[in-house]
Amino acid sequence: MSQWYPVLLNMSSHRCVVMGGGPVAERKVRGLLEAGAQIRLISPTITSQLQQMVKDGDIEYCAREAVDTDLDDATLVFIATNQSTVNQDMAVKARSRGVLVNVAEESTSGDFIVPATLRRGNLVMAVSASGEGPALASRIIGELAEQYGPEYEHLIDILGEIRTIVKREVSDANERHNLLRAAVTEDALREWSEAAHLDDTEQLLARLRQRAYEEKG
Ligand SMILES: C[C@@]1(CC(=O)O)C2=NC(=C\c3[nH]c(c(CCC(=O)O)c3CC(=O)O)Cc3[nH]c(c(CC(=O)O)c3CCC(=O)O)/C=C3\N/C(=C\2)[C@@H](CCC(=O)O)[C@]3(C)CC(=O)O)/[C@H]1CCC(=O)O
Ligand SMILES: NC(=O)c1ccc[n+]([C@@H]2O[C@H](COP(=O)([O-])OP(=O)(O)OC[C@H]3O[C@@H](n4cnc5c(N)ncnc54)[C@H](O)[C@@H]3O)[C@@H](O)[C@H]2O)c1
Repeated sequence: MSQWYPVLLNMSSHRCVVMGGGPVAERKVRGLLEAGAQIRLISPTITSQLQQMVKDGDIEYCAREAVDTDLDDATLVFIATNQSTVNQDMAVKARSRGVLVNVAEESTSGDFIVPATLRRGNLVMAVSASGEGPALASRIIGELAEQYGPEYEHLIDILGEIRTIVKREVSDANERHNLLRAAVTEDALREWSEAAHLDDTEQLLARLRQRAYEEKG
C-alpha cells in the first residue's frame, strides 16, 4: 500500500518557497509556474534557465543560503539543495511549523512528493511511483503524451461546455449521469472535435441520448 494521497491543489494565490537553484529546483519551479503559483527562490547560485525566469519577472529570487524565516509565509516549501544537512534541517523546521514540505533528496523526509505530470489544458495527468521509481513515472507520462495529444486541450474545453449544458438542461440525475458518460467515449470525442452542437442544445441532447441508448444496447 502507498501512503501517498493524490490531490490537485489550487495554487493560484499561494506562495511557494523553493530552496536550491539546480536542475531539480528548476523542475519544481516550472511545474509551479504552470499552476500560477507565486514563487520565491532561495539559493546562492541558480541555473541559467532560472536566471531567465527571474529576469522575466516570473519568480522572486533571494541570492543567498536559506534561513529559517524563509519558511514563514509559505504554503508549500520545496527543498532541493545539494547540502544534505540543510535539506534535513529545513525539512524538520518546516514540519514543526506545519508548513507542508517536499524534500527532493529523500521522499520520506517530507510531507508530499511531486508526480510526473502531463498537462493538456485542463486535462491534468499525474503519475507517481511513490518515490520508488521516478524514471518509471516519467516513462509512463511519456506514453500518455503519445496517447493523449495536444488536441485534448481543446477537447476538454468542449467537454466542459457540454457538461454545463447537460447540467442545466437535464434534471434527472440518472439521465445526466448516462449522458455525461456517453459524451466522453473515444467515438463521441471524435464527433465533438468536428461538431459539438454547442449552439444547438436540442441537437446536442439528441446526439447524447442516441449515444447513451446505443451504449446500453
Ligand atoms: C516525477 C519527477 C517530478 C519532478 O521532479 O518534478 C520526480 N523525479 C523526476 C525525475 C527523476 N528523478 C530522478 C531520476 C533519475 C533516475 C532515478 O534515480 O530513479 C529521474 C528520471 C529522469 O530524470 O528522467 C532521481 C531522483 N529522484 C528522487 C531521488 C531521491 C530519492 O531516491 O528519494 C532521486 C535520486 C537522486 C540521486 O541519484 O541521488 C526523488 C523524487 N523524485 C520525485 C519526482 C519524487 C518521487 C516521484 C514519484 O515516484 O512519484 C521524489 C521522491 C521527491 C520529489 O522530488 O518530489 C521527475 C520526472 C519528471 C518528468 O520527466 O516528467
Ligand atoms: N527529486 C528529484 O527528482 C531528484 C533528482 C536528482 C537529484 N535529487 C536530489 O536533489 C538535490 C539537488 O539536485 P540538483 O541536481 O538540482 O543539485 P545541484 O548541485 O545542481 O544544485 C544544488 C543547488 O543548491 C544550492 N544550495 C546549496 N546550499 C544551499 C543553501 N544552504 N540554501 C539554499 N540553496 C543552496 C546551490 O547553490 C545549487 O543551486 C541533489 O542533491 C539530490 O539529492 C533529486
